[in-house]
Amino acid sequence: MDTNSDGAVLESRVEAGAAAGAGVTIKPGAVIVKGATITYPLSKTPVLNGLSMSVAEGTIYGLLGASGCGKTTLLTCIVGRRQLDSGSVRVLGLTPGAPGSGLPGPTIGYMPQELALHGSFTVAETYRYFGWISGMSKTEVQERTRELLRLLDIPYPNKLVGELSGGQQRRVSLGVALLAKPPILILDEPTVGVDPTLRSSIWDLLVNETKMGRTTVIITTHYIEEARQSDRVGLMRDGTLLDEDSPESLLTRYGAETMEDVFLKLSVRQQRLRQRRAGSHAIAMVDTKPLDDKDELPPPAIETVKVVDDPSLLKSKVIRMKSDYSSVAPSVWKMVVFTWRNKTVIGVLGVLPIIVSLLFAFAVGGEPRGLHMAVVNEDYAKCKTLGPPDFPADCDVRDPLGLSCRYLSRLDKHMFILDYFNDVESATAAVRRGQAWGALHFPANYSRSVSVRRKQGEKAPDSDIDNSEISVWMDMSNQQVSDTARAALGKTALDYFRDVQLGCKGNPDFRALPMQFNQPIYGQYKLNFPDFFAPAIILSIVYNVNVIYTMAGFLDDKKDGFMERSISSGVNVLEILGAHVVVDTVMMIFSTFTTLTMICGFLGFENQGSMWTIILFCAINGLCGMFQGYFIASLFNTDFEAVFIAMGIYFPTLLLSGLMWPLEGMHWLLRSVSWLLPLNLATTAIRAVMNRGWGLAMATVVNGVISSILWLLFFVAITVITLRLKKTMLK
Ligand SMILES: Nc1ncnc2c1ncn2[C@@H]1O[C@H](COP(=O)(O)OP(=O)(O)OP(=O)(O)O)[C@@H](O)[C@H]1O
Repeated sequence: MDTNSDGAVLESRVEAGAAAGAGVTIKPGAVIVKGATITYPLSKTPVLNGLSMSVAEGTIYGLLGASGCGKTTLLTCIVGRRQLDSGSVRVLGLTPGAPGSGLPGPTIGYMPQELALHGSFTVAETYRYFGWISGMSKTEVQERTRELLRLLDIPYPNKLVGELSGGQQRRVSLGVALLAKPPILILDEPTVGVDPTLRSSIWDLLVNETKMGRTTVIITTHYIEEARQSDRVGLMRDGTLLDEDSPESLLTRYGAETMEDVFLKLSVRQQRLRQRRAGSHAIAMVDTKPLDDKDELPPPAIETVKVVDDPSLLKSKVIRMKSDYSSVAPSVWKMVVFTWRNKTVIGVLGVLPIIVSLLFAFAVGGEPRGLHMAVVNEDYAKCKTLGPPDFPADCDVRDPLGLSCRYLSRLDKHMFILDYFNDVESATAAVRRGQAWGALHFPANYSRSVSVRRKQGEKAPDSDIDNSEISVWMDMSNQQVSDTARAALGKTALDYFRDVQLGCKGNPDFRALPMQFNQPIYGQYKLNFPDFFAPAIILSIVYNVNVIYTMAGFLDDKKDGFMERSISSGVNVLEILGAHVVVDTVMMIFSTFTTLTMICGFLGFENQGSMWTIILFCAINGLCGMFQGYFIASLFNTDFEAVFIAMGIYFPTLLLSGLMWPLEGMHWLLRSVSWLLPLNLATTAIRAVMNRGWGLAMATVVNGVISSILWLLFFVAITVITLRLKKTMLK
């Protein structure tokens, strides 16, 4: 007996009617729901509140109710996509989801409310895919497709679903439900948005399907009157079934002319009963047409059909998947078709690494060029026109002239543009106005003072020591530019001094800087930011391109309930994930190959290590990126949420993984935790491979491999756990 009071009244009436009635036909229930209760998380009231219903085999059951009363929720429980909090559902005698129930799977043909088709499949491909995952052979699918196209009046088997009209798309969707000739059809508003002629032909089709007693249909509809063609109608409100009976009997018992009236009367009665129980005198929301009979029950149903929960009487059989049947092959085929149809995406995937590599090579890390320097040369006025004069034959007899000019001529012509000024004030003013990055001043008698300093060393008078210095005022507002310029000016000073020593036959190794920098152990002294950055760029491209690609692909598969429908048709969510991994791995290899060819081949960035070690890092981190994408897509349903989360992960990873700036320059607190990030140890390791030529014998490289593998395992685990927990990623 139903525990819900509204429902209890109804059940007792059915039993009474059945007991009283002679000539009652006993029919086995194909779908039996008892006391179904379900409350969504965060919701205070149950969506299904002890609902019971029974659907006789070989009949059409019209489930009617206002929007939001819980019809779809009930249907998802019947198809095995959602579990009840309490109560039971039995389909052909078995609980959905139980082993051997064929649910989710081919026992039920389910047409969800949303389209749940993929726009980049043709109609024929759509049927091929759903037929294949239902275990149909290719020939069976072809024959059935021909039949359905005729029945549903779909003239374009080779047109993309996305290019069909709304009504045509809904017919294709109905065809998917009918495809494998399931014993049970569950159709959630199949006639919505369909014109009256077509609506009537859909009903004709359903009546025909059930006529032979081989198919049972549960259908929801907003067009209450069309449900008169059902064998039995269930009227639902606020998660309970108000009444269920044949349409004729309902109309007679409630003295109504239309099904709408019946529904209205039942709604008013339910509302009043509740108010009476709560002692409230508030006006009922639906109380537009008061009942004449003071809420008395209508006469009991004269049952001509009694639905019994006895599976042994059923003619229909559960359709079970063969135990060795796997949906990986159709899922992979589907992914290949999706990917192939999305040629723009393939193009972007191929071109993106090339564009990023080229931009990186030509836009990042190059030496700044064309830096204006304001020069005041009081030492040698002819410098600008004549260039530096030759050294005298003997510097002990005659001092060399125009040493300032010798210094200026050694400055890198690409890096510096020299603008001459008459005095220091106007030169520094040019720096202040942003017209030059620095000002250089050579005092009068500069060359002579340099000679005095050379010859007399520490005995040189203070005035000559002061006069032998080049004064520099820099704009240090841009660290990269200013530091590079400063380093270039300093290095030129050292080289120039050596040049003066040579010209005057002095000791060229007499240096201003008492320090000897030997041949570097790794790398080169020439400032080379791109070589520092290149390994990080490779990992970053391989990782992030795959995050975005797989995330978008998985979300696309989930779009409009397509993945949900695949799962309802019997595909395991892990088989879907497996198919994505297979196809996306090919794309990952493609993008990795392009990236490495560009950076290490075409653009010729330094690689001292083994290419195989680099490929190993790219493969593990590419897979890691792929699974991060699947994880985000399995958590969220909309592109909007997923893109924001992906961005939220991308920026901290970029800043904290040592991709852009050495970890040694990071705040100690961040540095102590940043090694936990996915790309951190991997970046350090691949940098050691490329810039130092280290291999797997070195701890830094091994740590990078271990960290990448652990991150990969972590993302695989949380993706699988999320998919299993969410199971079907219901909305
Ligand atoms: N995933 C969910 N989480 C929380 N509440 C939900 C969820 N899905 C549905 N609901 C709520 O449960 C109630 C019943 O929804 P359901 O989709 O079953 O109604 P319905 O009768 O099919 O409506 P319609 O005819 O408009 O499709 C609604 O109030 C809805 O907001």
